[in-house]
Amino acid sequence: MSTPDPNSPAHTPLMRQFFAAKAEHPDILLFFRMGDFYELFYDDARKAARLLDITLTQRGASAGSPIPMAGVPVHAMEGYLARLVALGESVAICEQIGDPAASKGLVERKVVRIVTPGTVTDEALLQERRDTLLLAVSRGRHGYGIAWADLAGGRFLVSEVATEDQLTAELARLDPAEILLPDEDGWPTAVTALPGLRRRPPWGFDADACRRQLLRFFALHDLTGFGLEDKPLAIGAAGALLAYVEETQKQRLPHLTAIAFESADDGIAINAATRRHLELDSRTDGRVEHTLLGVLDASISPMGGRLLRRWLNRPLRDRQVLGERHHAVATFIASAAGDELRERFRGLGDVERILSRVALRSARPRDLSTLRDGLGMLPALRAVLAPLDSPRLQALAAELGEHAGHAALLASAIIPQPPVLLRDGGVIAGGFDAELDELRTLSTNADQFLVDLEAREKAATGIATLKVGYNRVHGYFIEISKGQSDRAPTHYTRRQTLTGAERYITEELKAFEDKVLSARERSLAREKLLYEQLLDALNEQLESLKRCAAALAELDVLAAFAERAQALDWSQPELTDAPGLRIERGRHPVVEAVRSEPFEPNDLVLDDGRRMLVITGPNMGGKSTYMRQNALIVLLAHVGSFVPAARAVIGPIDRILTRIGAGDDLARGQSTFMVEMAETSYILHHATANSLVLMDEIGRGTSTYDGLALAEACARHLAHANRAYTLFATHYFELTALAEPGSGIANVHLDAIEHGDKLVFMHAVKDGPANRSFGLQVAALAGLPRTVVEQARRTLVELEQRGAPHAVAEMSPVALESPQQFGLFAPAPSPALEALAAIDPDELTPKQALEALYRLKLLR
Ligand SMILES: Nc1ncnc2c1ncn2[C@@H]1O[C@H](COP(=O)(O)OP(=O)(O)OP(=O)(O)O)[C@@H](O)[C@H]1O
Repeated sequence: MSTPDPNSPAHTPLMRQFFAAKAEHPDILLFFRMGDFYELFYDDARKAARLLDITLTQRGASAGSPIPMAGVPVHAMEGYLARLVALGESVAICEQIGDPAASKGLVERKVVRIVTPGTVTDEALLQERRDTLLLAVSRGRHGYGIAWADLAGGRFLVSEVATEDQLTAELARLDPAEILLPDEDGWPTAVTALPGLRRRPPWGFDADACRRQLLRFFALHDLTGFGLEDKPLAIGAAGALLAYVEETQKQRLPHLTAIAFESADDGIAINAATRRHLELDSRTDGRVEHTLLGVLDASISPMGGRLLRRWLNRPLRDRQVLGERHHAVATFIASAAGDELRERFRGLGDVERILSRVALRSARPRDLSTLRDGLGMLPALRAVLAPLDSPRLQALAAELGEHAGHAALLASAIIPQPPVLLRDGGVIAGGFDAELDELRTLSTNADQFLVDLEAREKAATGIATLKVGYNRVHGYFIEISKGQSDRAPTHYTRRQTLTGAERYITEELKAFEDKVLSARERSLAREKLLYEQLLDALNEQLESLKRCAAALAELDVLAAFAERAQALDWSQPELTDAPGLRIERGRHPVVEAVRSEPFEPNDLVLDDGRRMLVITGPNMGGKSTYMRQNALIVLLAHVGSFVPAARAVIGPIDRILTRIGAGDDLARGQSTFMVEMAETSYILHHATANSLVLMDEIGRGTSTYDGLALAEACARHLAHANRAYTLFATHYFELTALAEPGSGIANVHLDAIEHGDKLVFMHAVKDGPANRSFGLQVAALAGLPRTVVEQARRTLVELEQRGAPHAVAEMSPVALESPQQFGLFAPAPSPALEALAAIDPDELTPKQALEALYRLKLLR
């Protein structure tokens, strides 16, 4: 059943109205308000029924065919929106604009806002401890422009990168909820496969038009203030992003006050694969527990949590900034001020996002009471910080600012615990506004006023039967029986004559009536006005309030670092200009946290004369753990955190690059070996003498000899061409021969000892190569059937007797130096190889080639 022709005049007026709204938003779901429901029709209804598991029904017929329909109740809309947005869907909300009771015929309807995954700002639609980002990418001859905005946090940033790899690295780092791309061909699948992708007209990314757009939005004459004048790609991305935000939000966005340019060179480069391998904030299987973030994030406020995640994903290279962070953490530890701040932060709330809602004028009463409590905390926070001898902490104390005026304003304006919604009033405190107080008094004290008035008038006129009453049509009146009516004072004006009585009104009563009848509505309207004025007052100082929120978040993170350092026995790293890495008694932060037994600490020394460690040892020995712990220690130091080591002295590092198996990209249609080689190739092309490289068992994805040959060649390239600091774990013992004096390569190994049937892993990294592999013992430990292990043992003995593959000791260093000597690794001539040598591929048809392949397999 397809959607009928929307232009058909045969549609009902309601459906014509629906089609008109739908025509403006053809690609997204339309929530069409009908009384207490948002209804979806036709394809939207089918899609929503599937995504939300709601019933698909029919609503009569239009243009001769039934209308598929699904609906969600208005009061439950947020939950449904949250689910749709999490699935990457956008929704246009079409509201009833006119008053259904007052309008004749069809109520007017209009799309009032568009909810998209990357632009949501409602608390209910956001994740507390992670940014929700909208991102746009522009493309030019010299690279890409990237712009991203966090509307809920009021941040807007741009950068430019030269290559596709850098682009994918940035996308992996920022992990946006929604991505805007020019609707053109030629985008790599690494980009087009991402969720939340939205194609936009290519002209929307035009640098000149976008520049004008930015100037208009920020009311500027040029973009030099933002450092963007010579960055057309960044301008194109930022302009396209802004146009989309304006189009969907349909309101002013005063909280986007500036664009910050983020230079890729300021951070330690971490490509997408490395980010995955190191499991910084999510694991390869998508779970978030047992990640570095899981161990590190002890921040209290949601904004602290978000900042910490941002920092962790972008380790910096600026040693001045990092040194100040380390010093601040050390100061917190030494003074216990960190703990005191953390205690106070428990009542802090999400000031950053509240301020965005203040700017967007969607802040709710409880946002304002939370903000009030947060601002009220500032003097105490500053007092805690005042005596501390740390440049960063002093700078943050200054950034917090005073905000005494706003704190006092909110304290006097908002009741201690306001209701969730402003709608029913009761938010503004008594004593804040005389007019509101009077209105409230009027509506609550109306009865008493009437009793008092009646008594007064009785006394004044001496008419005992006089009474004050109210009637819907005529309003308030003073009633006097017919017999007494000639005694009515002259200032009584007759309002109504009944059979036995006369009804009057006085000026006082009329004034009272005017006030009372509308007192409730007017008191509500007054509250709304006062509330708007409060928002105005806060918005006047939005910039400094935002700086205050940012300072609170950073204090929270630094105090969290101090807490972690103390709780986990981490130490302050030293970042130096002298090249090299020296880590004493380093530990893996996540493995240590997960293990119940003690973790064995290990040292690492890399310097100019010792650039590569070839790491050998049994499976399960701890090779991967050792390599990763060193990368994580380096990374933590560049985030500003202390590190899990007794001492860490770290020279300049520009990149961390890893090639670690598992979690391969089968989903993207690449074989394990292809992925391994692609990642290795990236590393060989990008590693510099300041890069830290982890290579875990390179070559294991292919046949032994190919693998060994490749591993050897890669190791040699890394050591001699890249000259990177490299940790190279391998099961190819042949590679231990690389560690010749003067080669810059050293051997280290991990060990295990056999205790009867048991294997005990020592986990200690020692100098020199390992002497055996324990592969079969580990397999037996893993529960491989005994018969299989026995068979393997027999085969092993056979292989060892045949002498293949050659033992390391047999390889001369000369042989290793010259690639053409690689035949040394070759096995004894085999019938298959001989047959292969006899084949001339150019002479074969595809069918013959296939047959030859089958024959070769038989000869193997
Ligand atoms: N230094 C250590 N102290 C204590 N336990 C450790 C240590 N290093 C590793 N382990 C434990 O040993 C397990 C295996 O470590 P890891 O995966 O690093 O071994 P591996 O040598 O890389 O193994 P494979 O060659 O099979 O990949 C870890 O999960 C951890 O529990």
